[in-house]
Amino acid sequence: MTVIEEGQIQIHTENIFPIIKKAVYSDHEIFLRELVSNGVDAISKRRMASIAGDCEPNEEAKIEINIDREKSTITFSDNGIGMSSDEVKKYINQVAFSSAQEFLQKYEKEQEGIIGHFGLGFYSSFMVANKVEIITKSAKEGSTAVKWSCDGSPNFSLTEIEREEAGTDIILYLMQEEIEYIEPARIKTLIKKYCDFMPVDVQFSGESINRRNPPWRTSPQDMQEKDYIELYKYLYPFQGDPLFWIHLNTDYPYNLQGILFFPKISGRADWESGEIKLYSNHVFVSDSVKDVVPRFLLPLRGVIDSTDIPLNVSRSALQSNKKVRSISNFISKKIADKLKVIRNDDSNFYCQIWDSISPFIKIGAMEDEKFAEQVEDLIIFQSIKQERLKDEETITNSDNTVYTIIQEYVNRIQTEENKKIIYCTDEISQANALALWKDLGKEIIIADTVIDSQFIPWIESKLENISFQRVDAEIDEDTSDKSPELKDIDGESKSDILKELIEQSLDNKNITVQVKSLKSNSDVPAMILLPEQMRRINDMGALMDQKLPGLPDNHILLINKNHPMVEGLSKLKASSIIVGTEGKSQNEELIKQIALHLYEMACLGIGGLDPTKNISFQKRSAELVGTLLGKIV
Ligand SMILES: Nc1ncnc2c1ncn2[C@@H]1O[C@H](COP(=O)(O)OP(=O)(O)OP(=O)(O)O)[C@@H](O)[C@H]1O
Repeated sequence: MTVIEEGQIQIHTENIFPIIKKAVYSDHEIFLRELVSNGVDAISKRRMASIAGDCEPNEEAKIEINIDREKSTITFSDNGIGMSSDEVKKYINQVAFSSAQEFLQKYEKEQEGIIGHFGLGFYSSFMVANKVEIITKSAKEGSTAVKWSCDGSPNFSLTEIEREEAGTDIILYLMQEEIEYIEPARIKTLIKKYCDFMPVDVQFSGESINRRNPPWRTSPQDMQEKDYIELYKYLYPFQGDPLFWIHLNTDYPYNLQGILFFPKISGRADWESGEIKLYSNHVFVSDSVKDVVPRFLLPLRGVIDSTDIPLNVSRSALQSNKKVRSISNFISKKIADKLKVIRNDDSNFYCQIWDSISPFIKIGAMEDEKFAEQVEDLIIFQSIKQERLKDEETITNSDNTVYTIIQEYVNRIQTEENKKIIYCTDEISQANALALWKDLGKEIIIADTVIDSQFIPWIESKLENISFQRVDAEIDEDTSDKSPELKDIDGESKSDILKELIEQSLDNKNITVQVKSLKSNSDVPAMILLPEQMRRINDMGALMDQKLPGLPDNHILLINKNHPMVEGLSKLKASSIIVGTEGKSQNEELIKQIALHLYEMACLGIGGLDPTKNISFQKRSAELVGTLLGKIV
């Protein structure tokens, strides 16, 4: 193979310059963040250099922003290290050349956070300005000041100029279409947004705007509860108090500081982009930490500040990598640890906050196996049982509500033949079925959060030989009286007759009629049962359509043979048939109406009557009472 030529790729400044100006950063407003960050870096560098005796320290470090409406200029002034003409040539005239690396190597001992490192930020000023001037004087002794000027073409001029103090002024001549940035309110908002926690005083027209001192950089030992709450309210006004928080502070294997708050979740939580604010070296970077924290923690709030999160040139977009993944694992672990502490130290408080935190934990466990192991003993369910459970197996909060973890429930049913965990997802619509299990002395857990429709099958898949059954799925042998029934001369029992007559009255093949004598809870004449697997499929379908699950077409109508109303119905059937004027038995019609009434009452009990059925139910009830009263009179 003949090598024709080897060499260096050429870049034509005229072509690449517009790309750097416009395309590297997506959002024009970030020019302010970049220029203030450069000022902060210059001030940090002056501090480091002065400690090493290489220059005079500044009196009082500050960055000032001023506007001149007539000239349409914004000026950023800092009293940092400044630049000599050689440094301007080196770091400004050479695009993508940052001094950060060199500087930190030189002052290795005093190394501290330098924001810039790509050598591009300054050029973001050309997104809003058609001309930029730099007036700068190096803080090193004997330096002369220089003025650099560029009109947005690749041509610049560099001249000597008079200037007393060391430091830098960057003057932006705003383009007509970017004139909004001259408005004081706009500038102040941008300072608050990007520079609020920067370590240097940022002033606009002489007024200090930023808050500085980020509390997450303070040692947790020096922070009090009120400091955390104050920060939360500052970052998220009008949101009430947080439930609790974790203070993240680590240097190894990556540098990360932050405070994450568990908010009181009311209504819909933000599971999409989240509200945690991402900072890099005190500089606000993004409102979305989607790629840094695991999805299940997105509804958390607070701040993550890390120089080790690899941001691309525009800072806002993250490059997902191994480090980010391990940061994400670190955060999950810290949260699990904090929850363990609360669970052990203040179980009453743990029970109180459980409703708010359970969606995070359940989703987290389903999505992340490692997290699932960490929170295994932290997932609790309210437990209902007539007889008091042992204290060491449960947690009881101050209002005597008992909670259990699933493993303890499993341990308690080990000796039972049918190892079933009975659960209830709605204490109102499942009240009758729930009462039946309660009367039997069975332990029932309450799984009434939206996520439970997915979480219950998930835990079930993790347990061996244990199944979950909703209270209204089926009525066990234990709940009904199995004493043999007397049959009539045709060999039919009372149950068979009732079943037949109700089936005929309902005339709906999707409804399976079961007749049983319930041992307890004889207040209920009929109940709707939804077999477990069929109901789960129905629930999943509703979830996918983002609807609330309705009554599935196929369901069971359980008739309680012991109930006086059902007994009355049997008697009515057995009584002599009186044929009315239309040649139809009056009682036959009445039986049909009572059977339908029984069914609709059962539907009403589970909240399953749609508006039309609800009206016809009321109409039928009134008619029925009227007919029956008519019979008495
Ligand atoms: N206000 C300033 N005072 C002193 N030096 C400055 C100032 N602004 C820029 N510089 C010098 O110019 C260099 C290039 O600045 P630029 O903003 O383009 O990149 P950076 O800050 O190094 O990196 P990044 O692109 O990540 O912001 C800086 O490294 C610094 O040496």
